[in-house]
Amino acid sequence: MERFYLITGHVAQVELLVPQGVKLVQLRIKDQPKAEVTRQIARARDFCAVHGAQLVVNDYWQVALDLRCSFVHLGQEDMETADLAALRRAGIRYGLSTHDETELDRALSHDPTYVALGPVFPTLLKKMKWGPQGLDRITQWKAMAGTTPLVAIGGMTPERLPGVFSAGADSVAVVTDIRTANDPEARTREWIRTCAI
Ligand SMILES: Cc1ncc(COP(=O)(O)OP(=O)(O)O)c(N)n1
Ligand SMILES: Cc1ncsc1CCOP(=O)(O)O
Ligand SMILES: [Mg+2]
Repeated sequence: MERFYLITGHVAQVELLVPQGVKLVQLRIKDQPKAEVTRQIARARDFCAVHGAQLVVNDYWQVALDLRCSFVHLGQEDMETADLAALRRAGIRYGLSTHDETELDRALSHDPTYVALGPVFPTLLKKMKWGPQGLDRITQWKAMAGTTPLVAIGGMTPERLPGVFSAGADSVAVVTDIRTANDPEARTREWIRTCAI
C-alpha cells in the first residue's frame, strides 16, 4: 500500500497537490450541498485518473457508486448505512476507520482494503471521543490486522513518520499538517520524500 496518504477537503487541493507526486488521495468533503459534493467528486475522479493517483471518496459511498469511483473510506457510523455488498459487487474497494478492539473486529469481518487507526497523536481536526492511541497501539493493531494493511492517522507530521512506520503502520494519512502549512506544495513534497525513506 502507498505509504503516503493525503486527505484534502476540496477538489482544488487535490488539483494543487496531486501533481507534486501524490499517489493516494482522499477527498473528505464536509458540510456541503449534495450537488457541490457530486461536482467535486466527479472532478477529482477525472483529475486523479489523468495523473495516475488513486482517489478515495470519504463518506459519500452512494455518490462514489453513481460516479463509478473505485475506492471509498467509511467510518463506523458510515458503515451503519453503507451497502458494502453493493460496493463489492461494483468492484469498489473500501477502507474502514477503527478506534478500539470491537471496531477493529467488526471492520476486519468486512474484509476491507485497509483499516485505519486513529487518532495516534492529538488531532486538531475534529473533536473525537478517543484520546491519542500512541505508537504501541499501532504495533498491537498491526498484529491483530494480519495481512490487512494498516493506515495510521491523527496528528501526523514528517518528524513523526519514522516512529510510526517502525511501530508497524503501512501507510500514514494526514490532513492538518499539510492544510495549515505555509507552502502546502513544498510540505507535500517533504512528506513524499520522508515516506520514501
Ligand atoms: C484514512 C482515514 N482514516 C480515518 C478517517 C476518519 O473517518 P470517519 O471516522 O468516518 O470520520 P470523518 O473523516 O468522516 O470525519 C478518514 N476519513 N480517513
Ligand atoms: C479524521 C480523523 N480520524 C481519526 S484522526 C482524524 C483526524 C486526522 O487528521 P489530522 O492529520 O488533521 O490530525
Ligand atoms: Mg466518515
